[in-house]
Amino acid sequence: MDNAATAARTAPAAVVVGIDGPSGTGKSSTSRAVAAKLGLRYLDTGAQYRAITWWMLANGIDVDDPAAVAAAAGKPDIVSGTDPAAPAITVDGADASGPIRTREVTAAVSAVSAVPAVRTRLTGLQRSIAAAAPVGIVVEGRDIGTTVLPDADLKIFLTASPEARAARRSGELKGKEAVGLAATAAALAKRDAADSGRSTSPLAKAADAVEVDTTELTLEQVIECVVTLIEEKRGA
Ligand SMILES: Nc1ncnc2c1ncn2[C@@H]1O[C@H](COP(=O)(O)OP(=O)(O)OP(=O)(O)O)[C@@H](O)[C@H]1O
Ligand SMILES: Nc1ccn([C@@H]2O[C@H](COP(=O)(O)O)[C@@H](O)[C@H]2O)c(=O)n1
Repeated sequence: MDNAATAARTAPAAVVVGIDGPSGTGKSSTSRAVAAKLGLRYLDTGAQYRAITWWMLANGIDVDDPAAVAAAAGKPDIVSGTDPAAPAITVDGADASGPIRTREVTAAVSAVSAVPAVRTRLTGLQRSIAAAAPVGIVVEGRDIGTTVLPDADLKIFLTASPEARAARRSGELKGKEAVGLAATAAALAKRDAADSGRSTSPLAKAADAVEVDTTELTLEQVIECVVTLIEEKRGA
């Protein structure tokens, strides 16, 4: 048997995994860790929606005007890295990983991501990134299982109680800015309502997704659970 044939027999099959769920359920932390453990690529689609939102704000586009957002949707050049050890995102060649996490962007992102022209653009980008990952990829977002990758090998929908999600986010913000638990919970609920209520590919669980309630699980337990689901799928 030649080397290529041996490699084909021993390398694990490429696997495409979609992880969706509301804010603060642990999608990013889990997806990154799982991809790193299994040697897969990783794509944070939320970062792409944040990047286009940041560009709109920086360029004076009224994010509450869907026609203005749609007209500008094709302009920024958004490039996402897929290394789980160092997720990267650039807009027009500049590192955007810091600016996309501001409160201003978080407050505006649901309005921008509800515009169909924005979704069409980013869905195309996400599909081409996934198709270019021969080893397989973990893609996380809100509509991966329902719209972006409906043929994914495995779809997971993470949930957690609103209280657990708010507590996780408050813990994250401690020391950075004084945001109380109630305000954090209200902001999460507002964003989830907007993301679930939009007409184009809303946040939703795909019919064939495995739901994992992370409320009572540590992050390590969630990671282990997802790794097991992927290994089962690969073995099937
Ligand atoms: N099972 C868990 N137990 C405790 N903390 C967790 C758990 N999962 C994630 N976290 C923590 O909760 C915070 C939010 O997690 P993460 O950013 O992964 O969520 P997310 O679903 O990607 O959120 P968003 O959609 O808003 O980006 C992080 O600080 C993370 O370390
Ligand atoms: N597939 C996706 C992913 C994200 N969004 C929108 O982006 C926002 C930010 O996402 P984070 O995961 O970084 O918090 C999110 O609230 C959605 O509005 C999306 O629409 N589809």
